[in-house]
Amino acid sequence: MRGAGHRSAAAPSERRRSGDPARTAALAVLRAVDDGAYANLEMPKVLRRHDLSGRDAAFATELALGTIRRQGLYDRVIEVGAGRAPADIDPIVLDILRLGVHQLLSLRVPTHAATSETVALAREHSGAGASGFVNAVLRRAGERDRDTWIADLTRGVENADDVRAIATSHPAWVVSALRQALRGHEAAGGEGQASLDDALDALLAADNEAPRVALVARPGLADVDELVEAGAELSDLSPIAATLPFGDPANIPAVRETRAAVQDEGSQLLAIALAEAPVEPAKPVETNDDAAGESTTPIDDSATQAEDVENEASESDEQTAGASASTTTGEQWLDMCAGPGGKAAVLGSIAHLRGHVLFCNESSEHRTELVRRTLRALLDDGAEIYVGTGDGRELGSEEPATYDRVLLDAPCTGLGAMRRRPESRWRRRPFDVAELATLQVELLNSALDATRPGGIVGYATCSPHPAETLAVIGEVLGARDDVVQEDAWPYFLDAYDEPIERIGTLPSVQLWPHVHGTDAMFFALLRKTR
Ligand SMILES: C[S@@+](CC[C@H](N)C(=O)[O-])C[C@H]1O[C@@H](n2cnc3c(N)ncnc32)[C@H](O)[C@@H]1O
Repeated sequence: MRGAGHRSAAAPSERRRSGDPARTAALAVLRAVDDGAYANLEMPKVLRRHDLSGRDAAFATELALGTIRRQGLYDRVIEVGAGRAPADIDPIVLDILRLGVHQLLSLRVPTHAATSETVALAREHSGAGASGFVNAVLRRAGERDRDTWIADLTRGVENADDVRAIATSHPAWVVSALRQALRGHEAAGGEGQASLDDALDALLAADNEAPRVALVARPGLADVDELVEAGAELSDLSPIAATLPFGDPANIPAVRETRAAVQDEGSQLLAIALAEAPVEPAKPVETNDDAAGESTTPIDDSATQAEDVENEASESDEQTAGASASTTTGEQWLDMCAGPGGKAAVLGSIAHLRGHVLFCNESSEHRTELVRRTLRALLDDGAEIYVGTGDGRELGSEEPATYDRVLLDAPCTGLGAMRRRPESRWRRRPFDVAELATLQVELLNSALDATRPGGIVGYATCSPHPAETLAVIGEVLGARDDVVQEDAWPYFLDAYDEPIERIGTLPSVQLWPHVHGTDAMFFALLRKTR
């Protein structure tokens, strides 16, 4: 009879006939991402489908998301090992190889297990021929550790940022954009700060780390103590956050009931900042009886309000109209690009506590539906929130000078959220920046037109790219004489009510993954003067 020792001497391809569940799940995520899915949305679905939890789920997640993050480096290793370009390898076999290389170079999976399990996956999904090929490539890949591969692959590359791009698995244009961003927001080189090169290295490294799971306790619906009792830890950064060291957030009742949710602390901070910045009192406006006065909806109107709100929201998809449901008693807040509703939920919670009204607009029907789902607990609680679908660029002319506070969390490249959206670095193209900047300027002008004199607009992006942040603000301010930019710093306070440090160049705010542990969120505060 053969003992264990004999079995381990056998070729990996002779051991297992099919992939194990965690690796099979990780492969399913990679395949879905190849077909256009977002990894962070696909991952939980795949884990549920494969009935994975605990350590298996954590391993599958690290395998899939870590592989996607470092895919640029792994493809270079695979090219050497296979003797052909990744584009010439069957896509499913390429994904299997990427998973194998990730285990060999970045995880503490023993070489024999990484190889044999990956070969088994190849046999199951692509047949015996592919499994031999995978075995051969992984043997080459496993001959060196990651640092040695990087040294070999970058030998002769002269430009230091090209070396960084290979070593940290970022497209070269992204490395250069992040360098520009750090420089533009004065996030390096100043007194007591790291050099620009060191800051760039820290930022690129942070992009490759799995972000901590931050939860938000939506004000008035949940509080952080409830999350701590469920296993989370208090956040130092956001007064409404707790971080979850392990476990599935979906198992927390407050999360299941949408009273709490997973949300980056940076997103929480900027929604709070918009809610905290003062608006100037509105000047009395002459209205005729047919205008806002007659169609007002008192804030505390009736117990069946939530139902009414939901009905009204679904009936008025095309209008988003503030004017049609305006109120004279509270402020009117607008979230102009609300999908899927994370910041709207924080804003809506605060507005609800203070007796204000929130209007949520989103251009995509599907994402409008996500906003409604995100806001479910608030709507059930009777919050006066209206949700509709429309192009934010039209709101300024459709509803001029209507809102007291407007959040424009603009569509952007997402270059500041690459930890969370691992595939985005491979999907974005340099020309996206200019296209999005044009849209951002149009949306910001519309947001300002929709804001009443004395009211404020918070312009936010989850990209630090200067073209999407400082340049957008500069272009809009340069073309208008009815807007001023105000200092946003006083509204960025941590969980101890202390000013958050190293937040960019006055008067705007720029958060960073390597400094604050948040996405690289940008926020500028603009006031309508007349
Ligand atoms: C950065 S996301 C907003 C994230 C959201 N604030 C949250 O915290 O969940 C930008 C959103 O703007 C939407 N969008 C894109 N173009 C738009 C437009 N012209 N008008 C309104 N929304 C738009 C996108 O569909 C996307 O949902």
